[in-house]
Amino acid sequence: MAEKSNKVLLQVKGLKVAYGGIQAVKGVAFEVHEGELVSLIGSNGAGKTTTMKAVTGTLPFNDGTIEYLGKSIRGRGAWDLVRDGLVMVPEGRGVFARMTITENLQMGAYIRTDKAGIAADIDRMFALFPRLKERRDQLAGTMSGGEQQMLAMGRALMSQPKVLLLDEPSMGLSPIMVDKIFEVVRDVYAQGVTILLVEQNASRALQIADRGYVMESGIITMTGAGREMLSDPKVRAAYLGE
Ligand SMILES: Nc1ncnc2c1ncn2[C@@H]1O[C@H](COP(=O)(O)OP(=O)(O)OP(=O)(O)O)[C@@H](O)[C@H]1O
Repeated sequence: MAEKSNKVLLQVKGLKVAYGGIQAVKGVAFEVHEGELVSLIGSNGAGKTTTMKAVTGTLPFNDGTIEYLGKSIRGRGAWDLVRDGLVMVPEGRGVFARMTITENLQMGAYIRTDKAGIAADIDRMFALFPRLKERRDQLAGTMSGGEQQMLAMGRALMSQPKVLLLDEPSMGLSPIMVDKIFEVVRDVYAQGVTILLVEQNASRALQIADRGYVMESGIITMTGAGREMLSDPKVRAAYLGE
């Protein structure tokens, strides 16, 4: 599939990240264009989460460049990038367990001051995630893993992201919940949000992606259109169990 737009929102070149003496990311390059859904797949320990942390300003990087909206993110904190629309839903979700669903959604809008807009967006989240609406006054910590994933996505969307980074949203969920989460990712994408999706579920992630990247042992080893990669024998052998 052709790139959605010529406007590059996120550009990573020669990225290297180390933990102490161990190089986890060894020179990674990728880009995300406006309106695209890009999937980054790869097995355990490939360096996907490390890459996401560097991109969102939560982990320092040793070498390379990361540009968001045409400007280097080096030295910028994670909050500053969130304010500029670069928002991650981390692996493990991180909802505020002792707050209700509605309160969690309100927290997601903490950078905004438009009260009417925030209320309208909470309604929009309830339309997107009817399950959250049903349980709006329930404490987030008492919800199932899939419900918490929905809440984490809803909370991130409340900040009106330009680029939404999702780190393994399907991890640990039942097959039905995985279906639901991928459906929601598609809906959010259809609404025009640019998405970078990190997944071990390669088949599902490539099915919905405009483009994909495969990461192995800290480097990008393959890239292409999502559906073409799905039918690539090398991808099928390594990631789809064939
Ligand atoms: N805080 C840390 N300290 C030391 N090593 C780390 C740390 N976090 C990750 N690593 C190592 O860096 C490498 C890449 O890990 P990372 O979490 O980025 O992989 P991943 O592709 O996201 O894997 P997974 O799909 O299992 O989450 C792994 O070898 C991991 O053990």
